[in-house]
Amino acid sequence: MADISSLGDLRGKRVLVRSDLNVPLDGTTITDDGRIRASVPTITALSEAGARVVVCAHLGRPKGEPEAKYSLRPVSTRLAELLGRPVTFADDTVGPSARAAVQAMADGDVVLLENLRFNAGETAKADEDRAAFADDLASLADAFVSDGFGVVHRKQASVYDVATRLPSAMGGLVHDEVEVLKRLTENPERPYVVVLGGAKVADKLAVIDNLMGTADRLLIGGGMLFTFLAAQGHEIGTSLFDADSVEACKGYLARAQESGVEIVLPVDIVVGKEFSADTATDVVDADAIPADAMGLDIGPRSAELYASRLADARTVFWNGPMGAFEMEPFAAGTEALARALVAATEAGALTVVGGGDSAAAVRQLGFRDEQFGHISTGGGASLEYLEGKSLPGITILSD
Ligand SMILES: Nc1ncnc2c1ncn2[C@@H]1O[C@H](COP(=O)(O)OP(=O)(O)OP(=O)(O)O)[C@@H](O)[C@H]1O
Ligand SMILES: O=C(O)[C@H](O)COP(=O)(O)O
Repeated sequence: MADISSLGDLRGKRVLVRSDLNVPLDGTTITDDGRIRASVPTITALSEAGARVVVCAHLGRPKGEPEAKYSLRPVSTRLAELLGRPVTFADDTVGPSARAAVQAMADGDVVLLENLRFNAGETAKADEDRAAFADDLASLADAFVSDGFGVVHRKQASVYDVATRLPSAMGGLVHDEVEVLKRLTENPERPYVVVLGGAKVADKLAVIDNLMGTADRLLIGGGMLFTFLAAQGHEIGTSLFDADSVEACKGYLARAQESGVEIVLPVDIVVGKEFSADTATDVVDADAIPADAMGLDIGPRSAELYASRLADARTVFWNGPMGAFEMEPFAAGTEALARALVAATEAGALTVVGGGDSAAAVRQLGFRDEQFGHISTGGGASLEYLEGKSLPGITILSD
């Protein structure tokens, strides 16, 4: 697949780079800058080659119009610090501010555009509804570099459509991520264990179907576990839950039994009255969640069970925290899981942690990147890659 060198001499060329700068924020404070760090090498390489680097990215899931809490401005400040050079922040994505900023660029300069998702055209489902925004974005540049691995599974204007409008290349981050994930899809050493958690419940439940064809064991935690408990007929109180996926979960449980894939669910749950660090907590059996309680972490017996199911693994992929780890009372399950993964790595297994929040979780809990085989910047993207799905942001580069 074409890398940056395929774009020829970049001096004076305006290059639009799609990065994934979707970092966790506490107000305007970045709580984990891993994705920004991962984006630095490609931006630096382009800038050093004399390109005028126009970086575009999203933050969170705003609904097609500006929302102050999703502004990329704090990211711009951190990006400049990490690059060691100024970054001009445009207050809009393709409007007057963006145009003026790009117009004023000298060779090697870096501009960051405001959140792509402040424009409805970025995420519109129908191709024709993304076209005008894609045209506007493409008009800011002479070439396009796709470097946001975390979004390559999205058929969105900045990921997919711009590549049909400009000479395009794959950035080093996307290339490197794919090389690691290939090792998980091409004949992984067994047992191959996939651990799933997190909050994007509907997105992630959908991947289980395909993972059952490749993984030997699936350990389920985080927000998605409650849809499984509901499928087993248990009370789940006010826990996160995807009603539309209950039937699918029943099907997964039945299929797992037939096919010999092990689906491991928690045996105990840490519950709170509400989604808050100060709420009163309790540990209850997984089939005895009170109707007025919310499940916010896997319990200590479950953490032990999951560690035991990871002990003999030769390949592990983990996406999604086991609980609401940002709040101290609900971090123990994720911490125990991370410890089990470190042990598996030390025992020689290939371990990959995927996802913005999962990576943030392990770092926030004091683990170092080197303690795992690989920390991927993509959550949903890496899962869809493992499922064997074709990823729009990658296939469009080879067309
Ligand atoms: N039981 C739970 N109830 C509510 N939220 C939960 C629960 N368990 C985990 N979470 C939340 O899940 C979030 C992370 O989920 P997400 O699916 O976004 O992970 P990710 O795949 O690592 O990230 P990304 O999709 O950004 O790459 C965390 O903010 C955490 O608080
Ligand atoms: O956080 C992620 O996984 C990526 O940045 C993609 O975000 P999305 O799931 O909102 O498209």
